[in-house]
Amino acid sequence: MLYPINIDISDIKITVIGGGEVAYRKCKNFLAFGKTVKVISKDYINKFGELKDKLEIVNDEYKEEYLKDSFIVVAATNNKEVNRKIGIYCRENGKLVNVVDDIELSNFTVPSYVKRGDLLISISTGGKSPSLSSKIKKELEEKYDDSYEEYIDTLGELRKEIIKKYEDVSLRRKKLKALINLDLAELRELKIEYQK
Ligand SMILES: C[C@@]1(CC(=O)O)c2cc3[nH]c(cc4nc(cc5[nH]c(cc(n2)[C@H]1CCC(=O)O)[C@@](C)(CC(=O)O)[C@@H]5CCC(=O)O)C(CC(=O)O)=C4CCC(=O)O)c(CCC(=O)O)c3CC(=O)O
Ligand SMILES: NC(=O)C1=CN([C@@H]2O[C@H](COP(=O)(O)OP(=O)(O)OC[C@H]3O[C@@H](n4cnc5c(N)ncnc54)[C@H](O)[C@@H]3O)[C@@H](O)[C@H]2O)C=CC1
Repeated sequence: MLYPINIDISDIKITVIGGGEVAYRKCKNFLAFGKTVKVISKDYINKFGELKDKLEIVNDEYKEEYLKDSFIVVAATNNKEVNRKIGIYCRENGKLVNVVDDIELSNFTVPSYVKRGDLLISISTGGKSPSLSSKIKKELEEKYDDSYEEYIDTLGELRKEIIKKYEDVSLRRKKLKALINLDLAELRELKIEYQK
């Protein structure tokens, strides 16, 4: 069973092993969250060229020493034995590891997600169907479109104003709960009211 958790990775060292399609997807994912990573592989698919200035690329095969200072590790080679060695080493050394061909050995997996500013919806099937995760993501992307970025920011700003203004906790909760029944235009108006 997998426990959902949102991690601040800004101070965490991350290493991805492998230079194929899957390693590329995992690297792009970290970059999308503003995080550079170290990548270890002897061969890289051409697409890595686009990312070469953003990543720390090591041209070598996997060696344990490359993981010493990393807390998050992704084992994404096409060699099951190598992936397994990485998984075991990380688990024995208190690291978070995603072994892309072995969910049992992984102590975390990467969910599919929809991100609209600070709204983050993650989808996981416990490894039973990554394709279904991807399909659900596409459905949610339509329902929660780009306008949600401003919607969430405005909710956040109004929440702060309400907490500042109302000391009575039950009234405060009522006001906070009522916010989500307003659309973006109504929230914008309310924000102006509070700023007066
Ligand atoms: C357990 C997990 C571990 C992990 O990697 O974290 C895992 C494992 C495996 N995936 C495999 C195959 C595919 N994976 C994808 C796609 C994604 N896979 C992702 C996550 C996960 N994949 C984790 C569980 C997630 C969950 O619980 O749902 C996503 C969500 C996130 C990401 O990787 O970035 C991303 C969608 C991104 C998006 O669209 O948002 C596609 C479809 C495609 O490429 O379009 C296929 C081919 C079709 C199919 O098989 O369904 C195989 C078989 C390899 C083989 O054939 O041998 C294994 C190994 C195994 O099953 O053992
Ligand atoms: N989790 C997921 O979402 C998915 C997982 N998979 C699994 O992921 C594995 C990798 O898939 P692809 O990236 O498509 O494979 P690929 O064949 O495109 O790339 C494999 C990469 O691993 C590197 N590699 C091999 N041995 C190495 C070593 N000792 N040290 C460092 N790097 C090494 C190779 O140089 C190559 O760059 C597959 O075997 C498959 O089982 C496949 C699809 C999706």
